[in-house]
Amino acid sequence: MIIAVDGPAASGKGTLAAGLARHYRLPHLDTGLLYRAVGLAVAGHVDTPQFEAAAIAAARALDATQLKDIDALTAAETGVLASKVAVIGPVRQALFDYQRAFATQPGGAVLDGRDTGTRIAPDADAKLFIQADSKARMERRARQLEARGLVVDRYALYHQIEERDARDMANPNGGFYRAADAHLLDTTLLDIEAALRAAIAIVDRAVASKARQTP
Ligand SMILES: Nc1ncnc2c1ncn2[C@@H]1O[C@H](COP(=O)(O)OP(=O)(O)OP(=O)(O)O)[C@@H](O)[C@H]1O
Ligand SMILES: Nc1ccn([C@@H]2O[C@H](COP(=O)(O)O)[C@@H](O)[C@H]2O)c(=O)n1
Repeated sequence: MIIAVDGPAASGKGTLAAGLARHYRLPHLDTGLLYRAVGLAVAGHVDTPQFEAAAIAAARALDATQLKDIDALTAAETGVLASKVAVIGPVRQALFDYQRAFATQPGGAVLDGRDTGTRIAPDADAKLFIQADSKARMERRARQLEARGLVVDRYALYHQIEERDARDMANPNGGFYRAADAHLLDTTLLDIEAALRAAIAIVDRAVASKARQTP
């Protein structure tokens, strides 16, 4: 079974994807980490003429050891770098094969990201699009960063999230929209447990409905 979980920044898609992976005993890939690792690798080239070529080379050379420094990868600034490399077509192409292989491994997988239901696994058995309003997303991200001992400027963080969403939505190479067959789950008013219960119910229904349609 393939489950694709899409949605904007800090909507909670990673948390839900990890919960679904535990529930269904499937491996999980946070696809944003790949873009974040490429962004980190080329941080020194931002705003230089070498940026694009360096990002393409970094995406082609990416290996699993670069996905380990979770604090650096999940920093807010790394999210901004990730969204800058994510607009480069050959970067997306270089990361596609890794994600597609993960999605189609025997036994299935859960993937979360911006384009998993639209581009990486359009054939997923269940697709969720996680939404939450911008203020709730900012507050969740702020608490996540504060839990690490960081001082957060909520006003700046709110604008950073909005800016990243805008860049992602305008990405011509993206696919950052809700797939026609994705189930919308708005978690603005749901805590993590309630959101996970709702997500499991959606997946169970999607899988049962697919089984009924399969002769
Ligand atoms: N329903 C929820 N209620 C409250 N907090 C939540 C909820 N879902 C997730 N969170 C918290 O919000 C923060 C962001 O969640 P998460 O990392 O899952 O989002 P994301 O969409 O994967 O973010 P991004 O892709 O931008 O990294 C985490 O600290 C998580 O524990
Ligand atoms: N499938 C994906 C996943 C991510 N991106 C880009 O990376 C940025 C960071 O992603 P997070 O999910 O970790 O917040 C995101 O803003 C996108 O620009 C992507 O393009 N495709």
